[in-house]
Amino acid sequence: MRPGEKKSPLPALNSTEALVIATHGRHHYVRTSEGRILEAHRRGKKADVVVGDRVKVSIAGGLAAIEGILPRSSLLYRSDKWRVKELAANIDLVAVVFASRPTFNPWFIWKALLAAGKAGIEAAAVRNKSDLQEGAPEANEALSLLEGLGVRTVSVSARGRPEEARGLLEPLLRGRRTLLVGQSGMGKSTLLNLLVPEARALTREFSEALDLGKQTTTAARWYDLPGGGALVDSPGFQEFGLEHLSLEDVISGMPDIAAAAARGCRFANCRHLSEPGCAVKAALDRGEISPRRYEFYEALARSVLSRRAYPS
Ligand SMILES: Nc1nc2c(ncn2[C@@H]2O[C@H](COP(=O)(O)OP(=O)(O)OP(=O)(O)O)[C@@H](O)[C@H]2O)c(=O)[nH]1
Ligand SMILES: [Zn+2]
Repeated sequence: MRPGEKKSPLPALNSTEALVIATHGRHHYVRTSEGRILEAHRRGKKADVVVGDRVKVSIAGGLAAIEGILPRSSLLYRSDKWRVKELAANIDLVAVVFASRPTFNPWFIWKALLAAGKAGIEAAAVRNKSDLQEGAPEANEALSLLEGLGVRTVSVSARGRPEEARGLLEPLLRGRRTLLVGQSGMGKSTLLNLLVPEARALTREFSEALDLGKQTTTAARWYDLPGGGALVDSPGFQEFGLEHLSLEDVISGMPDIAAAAARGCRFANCRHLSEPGCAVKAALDRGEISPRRYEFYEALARSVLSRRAYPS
């Protein structure tokens, strides 16, 4: 798969199959191949079903039992020191939303890119609130850095110029299953409501059905896009734990570091930290790598190395 190339659509569901369109803890909602929406429980009380999963179901008394999970085309997850948490399945684009205010954290964006890369999913960056002057230079700089890394970017004002935003986003999202991620306040819900007109009503319906009360943002949900494809909103992605990445994953997920490393360091097993004759450090000294990107690399690399029982 080359970046920009769209994956072929998943095969249609047959009569005993369904799509998981909402999850909240162990509560699930599925949509059957005929379009019925049903509450569903996982057989055997397993906690392995995530939004976007295509599942085998048996239906009795208006309730669905999830018997099994169909093979996934992708699986995104995060991990911390204690556990791995699967968050969304069958996604083919991760769209990271950021804005100048509230202040965004570039590490959040870069971690999202690494998590997507590890899962073999393409990533794009959506810079929102382009109408704001405050913090605009930093947001523009972040955007051009991302473009330099080969990431597809779009700059919009979801609230200020909604029609233009829709026009810019639709070609990127059409026909794709996109996971929206972003720090709080960047405008994810505004974008979702702009692109999926009935999102507000659906969200309310789910939270009533799941009895979520005010904590609507704790459930992961799937929304069909009017022009084909879907948007997935998952609050679980507020923090990207990357404990499942190896040093090789970190390097290969950072095109700027990987390109410099490919020129060859003095030591074949160079970790690009403090070894002499390091091509990455040389590129940093020449100003070819952003110091902030190197700082990010260094922090991740040190965290990977500190978890190894026997550093090599
Ligand atoms: N100026 C400006 N404000 C915007 C824009 N888009 C969204 N906002 C505002 O930013 C605030 C946060 O937007 P939300 O859509 O709720 O952000 P969110 O990312 O869903 O935030 P959480 O619900 O905390 O995850 C709201 O007050 C929006 O009206 C924009 O393009 N320009
Ligand atoms: Zn090196």
